[in-house]
Amino acid sequence: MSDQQRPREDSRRDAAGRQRNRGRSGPKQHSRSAPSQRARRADPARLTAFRVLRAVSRDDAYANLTLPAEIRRARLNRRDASFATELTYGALRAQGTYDAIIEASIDRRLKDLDFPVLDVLRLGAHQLLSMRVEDHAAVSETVALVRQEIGAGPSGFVNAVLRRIAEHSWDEWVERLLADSPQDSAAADRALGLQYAHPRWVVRALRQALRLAGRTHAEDPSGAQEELLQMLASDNAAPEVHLVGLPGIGEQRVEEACTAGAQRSALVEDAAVFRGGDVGRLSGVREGELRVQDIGSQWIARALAAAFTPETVDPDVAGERWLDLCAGPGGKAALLGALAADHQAHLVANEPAEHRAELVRQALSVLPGESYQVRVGDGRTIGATIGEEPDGAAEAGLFDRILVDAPCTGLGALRRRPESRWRRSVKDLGELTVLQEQLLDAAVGVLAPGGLLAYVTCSPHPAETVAQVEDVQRRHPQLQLLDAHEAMAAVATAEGAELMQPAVGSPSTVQLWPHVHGTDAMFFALLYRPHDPQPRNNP
Ligand SMILES: C[S@@+](CC[C@H](N)C(=O)[O-])C[C@H]1O[C@@H](n2cnc3c(N)ncnc32)[C@H](O)[C@@H]1O
Repeated sequence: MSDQQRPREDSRRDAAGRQRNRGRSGPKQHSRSAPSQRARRADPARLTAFRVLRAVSRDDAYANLTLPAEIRRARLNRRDASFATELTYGALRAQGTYDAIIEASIDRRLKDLDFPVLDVLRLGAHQLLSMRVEDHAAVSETVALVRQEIGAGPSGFVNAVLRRIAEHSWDEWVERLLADSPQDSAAADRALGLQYAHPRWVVRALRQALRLAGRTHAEDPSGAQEELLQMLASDNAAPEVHLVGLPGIGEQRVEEACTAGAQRSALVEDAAVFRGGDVGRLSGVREGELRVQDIGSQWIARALAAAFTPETVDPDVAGERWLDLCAGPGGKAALLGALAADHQAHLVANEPAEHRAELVRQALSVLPGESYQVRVGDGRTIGATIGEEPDGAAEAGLFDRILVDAPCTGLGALRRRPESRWRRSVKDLGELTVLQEQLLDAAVGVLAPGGLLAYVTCSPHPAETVAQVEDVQRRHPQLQLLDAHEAMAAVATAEGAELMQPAVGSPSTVQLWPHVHGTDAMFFALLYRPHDPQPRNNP
């Protein structure tokens, strides 16, 4: 990875990435243990990273959920926590490239390694190739970790492999790996995949998505390549933390956050960007009136709530029934629900998984109880059951505004979930696109005449985005595709609306990009169901 992408080493760690002045209580700063014993004790930050990697590969855990718990368990200070975070996230993000490097450094197949040994090698490789940790420290500290956590047996092997890895830089390794791979039609994607640590199918999908969104043009191959490189690099950078003050409840908490170091967002109203570390220290966040939410999600929820239909003469949404079909864990539902409550509309938030429905309930708990309902059920069968449910708001069984924030590959949020790019496969894509199709059909089935349907994914993959929209229009020819850029621009600030200008040749759907909008790569399409034509009276 490039120097710019490397983390700044923390000042209380020496150039070896080893904690300085640990145990400040004594007058001298020397450890009382002998060097050999010291070397056997694992550094707590590295141990924390190792525990997270183990949970990810052994239990399919999510690093972004496991890491904070492990940091608390190890009682790491802020600097050690940031070292552990960079080590964990970096090793997971670049896992595919590190695995290729490790495999080229051993005399057996990667799959023949024990998982704990492989995880520790990934951590060592990241320190050696992408962090400002001196080689000898990266090796000795990683070997100490092996001794403590795995046993003395593999420590010699790990030591030897890490020394081999240390013989070359990241760029040199990539060059060596590419020299050994076939020069076929996939060579360009393979090269980018190794250099930017993305699976090849994801590189291919992003290239195609950028082109379909009108961001790159066949006649400008160097511009297209540059745009793709920026997109790939943005997946390897930590996202900014965006905040929103829930409408009617928490707008004033944005100002409060700004006095605590946040900066008001230039892109959307009642929102802020927070670069001050732990958002949990903001009282508005603790009390649920201020939410952490990507600007892209904010734009989308606000755009659906405020969108005009071609037949709208009165933009008043009072009395409307809204549905969030795939609501868990409730991020967009909270903003939609607050907007609904603020404008006397009603929201049904549907989620099939009970534990995620519980998160939706928590997310909505600051809203007036009569303004929403949380429903546990499969969105695909909502049409068959909703009309029979003993609920006033949904009694007609039809909704005026529906959000289908569909389950997807999540390829637009790779920067948030470091391990996810290596977990997903083209096979998942096949299953997810069928589910997306069924959810869209179910949503169309409960869309009131004159109603609006927002189809959203946190993925730019064309099969999950533009292809789904084309297909649903083919299956339901009465649907009209509205200009989603216009709907988004209407709820953005002037600066945000400027960013929303559709690229030349792009469709009426919106594709957001981290390297352009600073948001996740979310997709947003707005569909409209016209009123049924009045039956003609026979003369
Ligand atoms: C992309 S997430 C939604 C994120 C949510 N809108 C938010 O902003 O927090 C997709 C959700 O769809 C749910 N889901 C999966 N299968 C579903 C189905 N058959 N019907 C409805 N929702 C489903 C998942 O459990 C997941 O919570």
